[in-house]
Amino acid sequence: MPAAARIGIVTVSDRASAGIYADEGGPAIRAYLAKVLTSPWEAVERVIPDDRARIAETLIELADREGCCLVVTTGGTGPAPRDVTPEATEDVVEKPMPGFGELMRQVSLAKVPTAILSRQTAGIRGKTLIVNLPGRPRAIAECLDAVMPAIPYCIDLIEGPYLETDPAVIAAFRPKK
Ligand SMILES: Nc1ncnc2c1ncn2[C@@H]1O[C@H](COP(=O)(O)OP(=O)(O)OP(=O)(O)O)[C@@H](O)[C@H]1O
Ligand SMILES: Nc1nc2c(c(=O)[nH]1)N[C@H]1C(S)=C(S)[C@@H](COP(=O)(O)O)O[C@H]1N2
Repeated sequence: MPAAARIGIVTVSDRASAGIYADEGGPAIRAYLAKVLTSPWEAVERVIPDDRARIAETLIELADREGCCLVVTTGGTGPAPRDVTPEATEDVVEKPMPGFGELMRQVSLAKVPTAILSRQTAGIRGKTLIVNLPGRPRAIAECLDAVMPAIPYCIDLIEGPYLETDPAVIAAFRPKK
């Protein structure tokens, strides 16, 4: 049995982190991954305010110390003054992966005209892929359905664990060698 892959789930929300409303985003990401992944994994969860330094520190902690192969964030990707998740992500990644944001905005546009307001991005820090999702809980499946097929192979390429998915839910695409 391979060691469980560790996956970071970071809710970036002033109000959820202050307990003003219950966090729905983190649990929605966890439920999504539980439905999709068939190989062993465990979640490392954080709920933090929209603070650039705090977000960057959390991403570094999950990547470097907690050993997460994937970190998914939700919230703080829009144009409001406190929305700084993409900036914090760019602060900590070595390789930006702009295709993730491009694809997620494209599929989201079929759902909401305000999809273009999300500056969501992604990137690689060491052996960790970091992916931003918008804050609205319904955006989570809308976005992950689009990028999930490419995530296991991306993690192979950064020498992370071999993630397997249920093909009836999401078929992971790995090009033939
Ligand atoms: N973690 C969450 N749980 C439940 N609902 C959320 C969450 N994050 C965002 N939302 C909902 O989606 C909307 C847009 O999310 P956004 O990230 O822009 O939050 P916001 O308006 O900046 O406020 P906050 O940072 O306090 O969540 C929020 O106004 C809220 O209704
Ligand atoms: N798939 C999807 N993408 C979406 C949305 C959504 O409901 N579904 N909401 C949009 C809206 S209204 C905003 S303001 C931006 C930024 O959201 P955030 O600041 O909560 O991250 O994401 C956009 N992207």
